[in-house]
Amino acid sequence: MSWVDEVLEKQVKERWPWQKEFIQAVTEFVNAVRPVLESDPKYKKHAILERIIVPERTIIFRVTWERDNGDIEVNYGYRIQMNSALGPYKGGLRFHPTVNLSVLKFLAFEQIFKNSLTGLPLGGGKGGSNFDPKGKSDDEVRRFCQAFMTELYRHVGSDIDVPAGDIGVGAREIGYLFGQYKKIANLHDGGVLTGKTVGWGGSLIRPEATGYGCVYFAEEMLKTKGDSIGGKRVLISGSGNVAQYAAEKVNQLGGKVISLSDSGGTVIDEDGISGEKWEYVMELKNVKRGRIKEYVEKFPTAKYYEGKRPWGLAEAEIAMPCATQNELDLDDAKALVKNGCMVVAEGSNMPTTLEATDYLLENKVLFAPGKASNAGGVATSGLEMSQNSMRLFWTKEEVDSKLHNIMVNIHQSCLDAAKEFGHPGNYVVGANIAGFLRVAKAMIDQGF
Ligand SMILES: NC(=O)C1=CN([C@@H]2O[C@H](COP(=O)(O)OP(=O)(O)OC[C@H]3O[C@@H](n4cnc5c(N)ncnc54)[C@H](O)[C@@H]3O)[C@@H](O)[C@H]2O)C=CC1
Ligand SMILES: O=C(O)CCC(=O)C(=O)O
Repeated sequence: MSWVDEVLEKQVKERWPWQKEFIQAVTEFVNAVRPVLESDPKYKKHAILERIIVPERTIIFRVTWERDNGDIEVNYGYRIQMNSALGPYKGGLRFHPTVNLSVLKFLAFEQIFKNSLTGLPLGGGKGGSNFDPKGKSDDEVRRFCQAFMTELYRHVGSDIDVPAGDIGVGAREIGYLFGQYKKIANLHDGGVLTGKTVGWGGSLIRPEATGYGCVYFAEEMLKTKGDSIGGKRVLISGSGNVAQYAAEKVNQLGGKVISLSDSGGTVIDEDGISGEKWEYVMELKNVKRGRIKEYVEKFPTAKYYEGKRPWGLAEAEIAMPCATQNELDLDDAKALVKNGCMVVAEGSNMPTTLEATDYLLENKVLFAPGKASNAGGVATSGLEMSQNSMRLFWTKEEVDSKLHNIMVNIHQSCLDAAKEFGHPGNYVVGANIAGFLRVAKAMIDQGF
């Protein structure tokens, strides 16, 4: 067994057998960067692989808060400070009942390489709680956020660790978290969180950035084949922040959005989800906080499929998973290929299983791993941090053009690295290697 496999087997799989998502993320990474690790003895000498898979710090804490009816609830809070070689820890907070150490470690691990790919000075981190915001009142969410920050505040700061949103954490939660930080730290540290509301430190285009960035990346992939998104049918999963703005950008570029979904099921609208239909989804999800199945009550020509994912429900040239991890498995990949899919661009983190990824690659689908194609969100968080430090604001056009440039550069870095290491056109290999090289160099430069 090579030393690389020994690390994967002994220090990841045998040590953390229950951490399935973390094992999956490290396995994808190790398989992609193996040629780099094995070709230069410095990586073994400096124990880069052994170090990069262990968080620099893991913080786990109790979050106690009160329901509207006076009941006391207890949740787990976490922050994984994974790697600070390139800058302060940076990555979102996820509030969802499925949150545990495995999920957050995989997300924090992905974040290291994603943040590296942006070219910005950002380390990798992730955090969150098993708190479920679904069905909670605004007051309950506020009390939870205040209780969460009452512990987290001692571990974050604009030059230490800068959380942002993820599943279940949007502008409302970031506002409550920021308010509590400011109060108990007695410090208006404008850059302690990103994803803030525009008007008190937030950046224009941050809400749009992950979805827009993912579509910009897909457009770059299509360009390599002399093609574009215009006129293409696009299946999108999810109906939250990333899905909403991926859908908007697809529409702006002349594509047709055929589906949106949530954990209850999928809506298929053969006429396309744009204009007033897209506006309806924005109101439904961001204001009413309703379920996607309500869409078909308003637009009865669309169909709702309870408990189904979008992938086998309609033909499409492009698929953009934008909901959660492992939401596209081997059967889904087969259905996509059968139905003529030529591009899969991941908006969510690790939505495609390892088997499904292999199948898509074998079938010559242009496949963009999330650490490259969804990096626009954290990149624009980086731009928000720059604006906060300079105490000024860039226009929408300025931020969007910087975001676009960053996505074009990430796309090119992936292509270059894939070609250099013998896998031309393989964005999984390219993204992992390009992301890894910058972090590994910083780790070696900084000693251990
Ligand atoms: N918000 C951001 O800037 C970034 C988010 N991401 C990733 O994008 C994905 C979506 O995040 P957001 O849109 O921010 O969250 P969100 O909370 O706004 O939306 C999440 C969406 O996923 C759906 N969903 C959640 N669990 C599901 C399940 N088990 N089955 C089916 N659908 C499910 C929800 O119903 C919702 O439509 C996540 O994987 C997140 O890590 C990645 C990069 C940046
Ligand atoms: O903007 C950020 O810092 C977080 C984005 C994020 O959580 C992600 O890239 O998965």
